[in-house]
Amino acid sequence: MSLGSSELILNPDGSIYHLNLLPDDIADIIITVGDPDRVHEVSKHFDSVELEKKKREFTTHTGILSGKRITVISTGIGTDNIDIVLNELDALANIDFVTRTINEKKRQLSFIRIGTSGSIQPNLPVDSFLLSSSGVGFDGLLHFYDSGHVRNADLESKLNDYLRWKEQKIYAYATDFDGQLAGNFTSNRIRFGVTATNSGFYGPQGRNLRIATALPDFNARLAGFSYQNHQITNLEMETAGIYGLAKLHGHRAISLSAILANRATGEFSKNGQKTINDLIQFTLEKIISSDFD
Ligand SMILES: O=P(O)(O)O[C@H]1O[C@H](CO)[C@@H](O)[C@H]1O
Ligand SMILES: O=c1cc[nH]c(=O)[nH]1
Repeated sequence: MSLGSSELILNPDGSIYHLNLLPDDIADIIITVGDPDRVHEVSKHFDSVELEKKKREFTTHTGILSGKRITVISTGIGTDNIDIVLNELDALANIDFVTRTINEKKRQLSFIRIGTSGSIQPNLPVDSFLLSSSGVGFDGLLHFYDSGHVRNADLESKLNDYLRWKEQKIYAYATDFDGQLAGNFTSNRIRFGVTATNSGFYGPQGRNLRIATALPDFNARLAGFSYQNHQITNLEMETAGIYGLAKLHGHRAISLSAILANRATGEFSKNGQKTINDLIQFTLEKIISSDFD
């Protein structure tokens, strides 16, 4: 079946609608970052850069690092953008743009997010690195997809039973990292944790500047939950959506965070840029020394 022009939307030059990319523009290893300026902070370490494209908040560089072809792309903020980025990257990998049909032979992408995040545990300090073993999404994205088979039903039901936030119409979904991909990124610098992905930075992360939040104990309730000895460690805005959409499309994903805020102690990093740059270097070194490509 051929995909119609309102569903698979291509620009006049044949590129995909929002990302402005052609199928050959992307590598199988894809680093996602939120901030468009962070794309250059990653690609400046490449030995060569073959492609630089940009549209809206989506900046893409593709190049070679130690013989491995890598794409780095900015997603902007939030899982509304993750929906666009993951669907369009999968289309670039697995749909024939000429016949508008799905390729028989599928290409599997490896997504590695390098993001920033706020800790909700006093013992997860600012400037530390975290790898999310699961994401719990409060943003609703996965509820729009037939996604039960890729979600972590046990974590999801235990968390929702514990929170009892149904009255607020808040029902979390849970998704997991790719354990095999994560195996390439272990180190004594890395903490593992469950990451809460929220639909905003202020109210949805329990911040209140001038307007009251509906759930005043939001972060403390999340921090008090534990599942198989794992706590909810940190808050950000993309991971649970990336994990869910990657799995639904048959791709692999992990999410690494530089912890910039500690909401439990009220601290914010004084060396945020250095911590992000250190996480970028750590990630690239792990990609170089791992056996996937
Ligand atoms: O630094 P990035 O990757 O954008 O990640 C975090 O920072 C943004 C909020 O400041 C959100 O996107 C959040 O997930
Ligand atoms: O507190 C924080 C810090 C970075 N990013 C977030 O989403 N929250």
